[in-house]
Amino acid sequence: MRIVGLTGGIASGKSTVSSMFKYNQIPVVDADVIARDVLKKGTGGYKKVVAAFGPEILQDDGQVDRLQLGRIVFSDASKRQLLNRLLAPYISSGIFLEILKLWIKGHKVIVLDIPLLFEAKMDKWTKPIVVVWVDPETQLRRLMERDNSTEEDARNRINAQMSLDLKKSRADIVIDNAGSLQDLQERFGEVLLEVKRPLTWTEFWLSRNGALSALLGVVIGVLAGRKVFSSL
Ligand SMILES: CC(C)(COP(=O)(O)OP(=O)(O)OC[C@H]1O[C@@H](n2cnc3c(N)ncnc32)[C@H](O)[C@@H]1O)[C@@H](O)C(=O)NCCC(=O)NCCS
Ligand SMILES: Nc1ncnc2c1ncn2[C@@H]1O[C@H](COP(=O)(O)OP(=O)(O)OP(=O)(O)O)[C@@H](O)[C@H]1O
Repeated sequence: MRIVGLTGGIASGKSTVSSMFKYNQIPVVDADVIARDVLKKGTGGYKKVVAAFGPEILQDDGQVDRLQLGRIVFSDASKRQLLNRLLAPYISSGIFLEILKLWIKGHKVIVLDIPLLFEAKMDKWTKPIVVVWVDPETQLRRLMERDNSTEEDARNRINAQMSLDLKKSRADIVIDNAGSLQDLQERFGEVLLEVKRPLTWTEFWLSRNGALSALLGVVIGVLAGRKVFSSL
């Protein structure tokens, strides 16, 4: 089974690209949806978060007030790290379970849509890595429009993530989404072909095992070195 990593910055267009994969019968595991589930009232994640952040993050019905919790964690890096630490085990097991279900159903290609692919170090499990990129001005504008948020809130959210240019430099495939939806649709057509292409053995191993790749690199380096030296 191939797990395609779909990532990018907040409001760069991951969900829009996800819908295109789903429309083409490729199942998508959405980390944001799983992250929402593990914070629902009564779950293990909920109890840990309420114990750490206090009842002031709750609404009258006892559910977490996501807007309020978002304001807290997106303006304070240490609180954000605390929330990430508390939820990470629940989110990763949720992702694993969803992938397992799709594997049992016999799917050969699935997409993992996850904003924090690199930050959570899950990139080693996915190949190819598709990064949806936009320029900073477009990202800010789309985020403020979509969430009806202030510029300060939007900038805080953007700054809470690894820079989009850094993510772009670590991508196998970049989707530049600064243009229109029509442009995105056209680029997606090319990406779909690339994603469905069978992996070569080298790509397969490089994606699965960084340590093995490094070892292989050393072995090849040593052998090549010997050859060079023996010919001197
Ligand atoms: C802080 C919370 C309650 C805010 O909820 P809200 O409904 O306002 O936002 P939502 O969950 O829809 O996230 C929107 C976007 O924010 C960004 N984002 C979310 N969590 C984080 C984080 N911890 N660090 C950086 N960016 C994040 C992502 O790009 C995401 O797509 C929520 O985002 C949360 O529980 N985050 C921690 C869990 C997590 O890491 N989620 C990311 C999926 S791996
Ligand atoms: N090419 C485009 N042209 C115009 N609007 C777009 C384009 N691509 C996406 N959008 C809009 O930009 C907003 C952000 O897109 P989307 O929700 O897909 O981002 P995302 O990366 O999934 O965000 P998040 O990290 O918050 O989940 C949405 O309102 C979407 O409709």
